Amino acid sequence: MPADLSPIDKAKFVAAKRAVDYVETGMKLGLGTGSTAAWMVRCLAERIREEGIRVVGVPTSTRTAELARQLGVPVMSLDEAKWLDLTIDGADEIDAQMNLIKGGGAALLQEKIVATASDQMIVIADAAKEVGHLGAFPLPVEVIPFGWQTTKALIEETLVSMDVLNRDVTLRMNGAAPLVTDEANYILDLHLKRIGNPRQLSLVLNQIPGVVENGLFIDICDVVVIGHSDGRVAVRDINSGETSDDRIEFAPTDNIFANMDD
Ligand SMILES: O=C(CO)[C@H](O)[C@H](O)COP(=O)(O)O
Repeated sequence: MPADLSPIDKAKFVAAKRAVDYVETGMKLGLGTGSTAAWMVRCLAERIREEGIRVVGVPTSTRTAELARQLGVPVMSLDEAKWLDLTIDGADEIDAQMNLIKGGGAALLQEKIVATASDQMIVIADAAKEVGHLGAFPLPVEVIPFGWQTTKALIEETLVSMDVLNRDVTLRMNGAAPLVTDEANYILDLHLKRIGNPRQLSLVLNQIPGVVENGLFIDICDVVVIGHSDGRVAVRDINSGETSDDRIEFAPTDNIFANMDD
């Protein structure tokens, strides 16, 4: 492992490496988006190279599709794959019930469609992503550009009607222009600080015209894999109720870092 890898990247790497152990030959996989998911794609590429496992991935963003192709992970569209065995993705926040906030990387729409079309979703993250309550991380909501300011006002009104105390809503920017998602939409970030009832908020937001999808993932995640910078990995499975802790040793021969171009 290169000496200059940050503690946070070490944590993300070990979570990704453990999650890729769940992959079996012949599987159709959802490939998440973000820095932790990028480690997962690298670990998956290594298993394809070293062990010859045969898998196909459905990427959740153009970024992930590009990385998978560069590393030799076969990809197809969700329409070609139709249904997936397993999705592995990162998250911005994870609560005790394994509800998530996602969309920090602006890919929540494809991520939610792909995860929902999977038999199982594994979330990989560093320990800082585990929270008591969702909401400190701004909740991303994907909206269509047409009338986005009206949609924003409707979201604000809805938050008032739900007695939400902190309700700043900001348009996500990319420099001087609004950030545009892979689906040509905008992202509104809801700065709520604490979300009392994530399930209700998710349902209500998706009723507002102009809202395409929100970043709350409720009852979608099956397994959470939390990595630590010293190599410890904790796994929680919501279906079996099982938890396990172990440690990943870094082999000096690991050539996975050769693929890092960022
Ligand atoms: O939801 C996401 C992208 O839309 C990411 O999974 C989330 O933002 C976590 O990213 P990272 O692994 O870089 O911390």
